Amino acid sequence: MKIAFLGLGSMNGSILHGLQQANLPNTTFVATCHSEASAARAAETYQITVEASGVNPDANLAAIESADVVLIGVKPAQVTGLLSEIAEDLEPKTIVVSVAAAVTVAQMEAVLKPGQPVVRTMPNTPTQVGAGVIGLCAGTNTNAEQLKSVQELLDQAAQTVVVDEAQMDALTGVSGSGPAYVFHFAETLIKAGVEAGLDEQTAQELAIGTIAGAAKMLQQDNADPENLRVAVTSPNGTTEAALRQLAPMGELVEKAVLAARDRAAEISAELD
Ligand SMILES: NC(=O)c1ccc[n+]([C@@H]2O[C@H](COP(=O)([O-])OP(=O)(O)OC[C@H]3O[C@@H](n4cnc5c(N)ncnc54)[C@H](O)[C@@H]3O)[C@@H](O)[C@H]2O)c1
Ligand code: PRO
Repeated sequence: MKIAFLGLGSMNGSILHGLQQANLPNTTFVATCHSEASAARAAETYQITVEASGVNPDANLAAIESADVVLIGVKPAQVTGLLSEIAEDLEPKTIVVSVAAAVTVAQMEAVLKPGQPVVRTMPNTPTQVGAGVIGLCAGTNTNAEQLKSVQELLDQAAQTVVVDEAQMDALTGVSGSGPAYVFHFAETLIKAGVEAGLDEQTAQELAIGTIAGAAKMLQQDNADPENLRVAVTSPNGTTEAALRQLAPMGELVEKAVLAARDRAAEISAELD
């Protein structure tokens, strides 16, 4: 199997790393970046051939030759331009998989040859450490077997969830952008720990250990976030006092997810 990564930046790199860890038999990886410097950096990191499209204008065409899967990892505004560049040379069997936020199946199919199979995905950065979540949906020319083959491939790098395209922006608001919410919470917990009297290093150690431990408990079989919260909260105790202050958080998180979802829809409209 040949897998081409066009735009081997942070997200595509995380997926490549996951696939490399899986030691897939008979699998070849090739990739491109824009600048010579980023291609050299990526080649060093992943120990594969990475060509620079900014130096070699045929780099993307060479990478897609005979590829089974082409993963598009450029910024949303660059996706259709890149697809237009490769459209005529893609083989009919090649499945085009995009990781870009907000770029719709229709926008991709509009610049590809009729019938080209497309899969739209939304990964997240914990894929870098083997703990990612990837949402995916099929394009209109993608049959169940092709979708399954992409899902099975991505399963090697992350946990996958198939959704309807209509849910993709909501999924982006939860899991695509979600790691940033958790990192932001970690930053504020550390700051609050320092404010409460801890030194910075101790606050960081405690905050990160607590978030990692809580995440591990959430991943246990039959874990229920509400039950886990109740088990920490003694009547009239310290947690209850803290949670009273966090009451507005529910509404804020909902607002955040809806803002991310709506921004994705807005970006899609801007790209039309
Ligand atoms: N970073 C995230 O958390 C995240 C999560 C989910 C999805 N995404 C999506 O992933 C995509 C890439 O984001 P990123 O954060 O990895 O960005 P990035 O800047 O790290 O990577 C983009 C890569 O594309 C390359 N590139 C640009 N033009 C090119 C061209 N014409 N040919 C070949 N390579 C080219 C650049 O050299 C760079 O390596 C975006 O569409 C984004 O919406 C990102
Ligand atoms: N990062 C991209 C963004 O912020 C897409 C989800 C995560 O737009």
